[in-house]
Amino acid sequence: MTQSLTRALATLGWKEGDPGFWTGGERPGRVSIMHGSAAEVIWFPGDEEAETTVFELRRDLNLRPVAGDWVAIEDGDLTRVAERRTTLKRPDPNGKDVQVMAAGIDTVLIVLPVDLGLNPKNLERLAIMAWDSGADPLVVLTKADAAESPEEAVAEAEAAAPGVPVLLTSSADGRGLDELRARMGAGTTTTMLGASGAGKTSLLNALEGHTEAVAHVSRDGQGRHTTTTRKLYRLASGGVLLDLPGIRSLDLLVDDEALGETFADITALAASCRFADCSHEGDQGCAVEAAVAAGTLPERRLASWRAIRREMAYQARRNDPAAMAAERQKWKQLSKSTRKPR
Ligand SMILES: Nc1nc2c(ncn2[C@@H]2O[C@H](COP(=O)(O)OP(=O)(O)OP(=O)(O)O)[C@@H](O)[C@H]2O)c(=O)[nH]1
Ligand SMILES: [Zn+2]
Repeated sequence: MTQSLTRALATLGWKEGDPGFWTGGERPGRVSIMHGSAAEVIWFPGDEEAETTVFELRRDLNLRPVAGDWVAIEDGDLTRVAERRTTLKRPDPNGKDVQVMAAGIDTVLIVLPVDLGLNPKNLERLAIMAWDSGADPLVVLTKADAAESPEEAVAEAEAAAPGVPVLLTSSADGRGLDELRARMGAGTTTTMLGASGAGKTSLLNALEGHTEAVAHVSRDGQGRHTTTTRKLYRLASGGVLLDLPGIRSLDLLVDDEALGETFADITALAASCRFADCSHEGDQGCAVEAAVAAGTLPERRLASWRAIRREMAYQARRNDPAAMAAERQKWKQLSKSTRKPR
């Protein structure tokens, strides 16, 4: 690879030392946004000038590309999607499949407003989604200028997501933005998770020093502005930001490992439970419940953990017809036994 191509690719989030996935006559590029069955790609026909082209997808493509995917272009065609390092996903609306929303992300910003106080439940759920993607989560608290007690919000965030760095920011007075820029340098790809109104667009504008909206906005049914397109921004700090639409449904699609990482405090306590498969719900010798009783673990933490466990179990069943059938059978048995005459 030539030096100028290495430099050019770095502006798309390419890291020096990453293996090249394109060969021979292929040229490298990155998907900035999908338009139905077409991919908008920023790519390098030569070694320096980037070009943006919309490619219709070939039927024999190895993978259906998503925003953030690295792709190879050859003879005016998108010919290959590179292997993915990280994938941000959620359950498909049909409940059966996984929908990959974006790929190749290094850092997931969990964007939460603190003007009205922190919502730790949202933080826990978004943190699980972030861990599950394979990327590193970073909590970005927004609207610190309008918060009554921003330090309290930081402490609450640190308690809700142990081991995840927490950054206090304000797009209005600029605090925290330099630290955030420092984490979004050349060779990094970042995305933001957060509800509509969390302050994502304002944050991006403030980071880039714009005053007008950089994201495409449109109005939803209530006349509010919502970000509706996915875009790949090349930041002044050198990195890339993939702007995904607000995560409105906080549906989970995660594994036990991601849950364990988000609830590191409970995971550590669980090692001392008498039974390895302790459900921390009235089991004998449960160290987690003992910690709640002793006041060393907030009760709300265990309640969140249980709620997320239940939802994971529900989604696992929904995606698995055999488990669904077994569950129905169990209920049938149960209703039979209660109807048994004495
Ligand atoms: N006081 C204060 N208000 C802010 C700050 N950042 C954003 N806001 C306000 O919060 C509201 C929502 O901000 P947006 O940046 O549009 O939120 P968003 O997350 O991009 O929302 P969607 O585009 O719907 O996903 C706007 O009215 C902003 O003016 C901040 O740092 N301080
Ligand atoms: Zn236990």
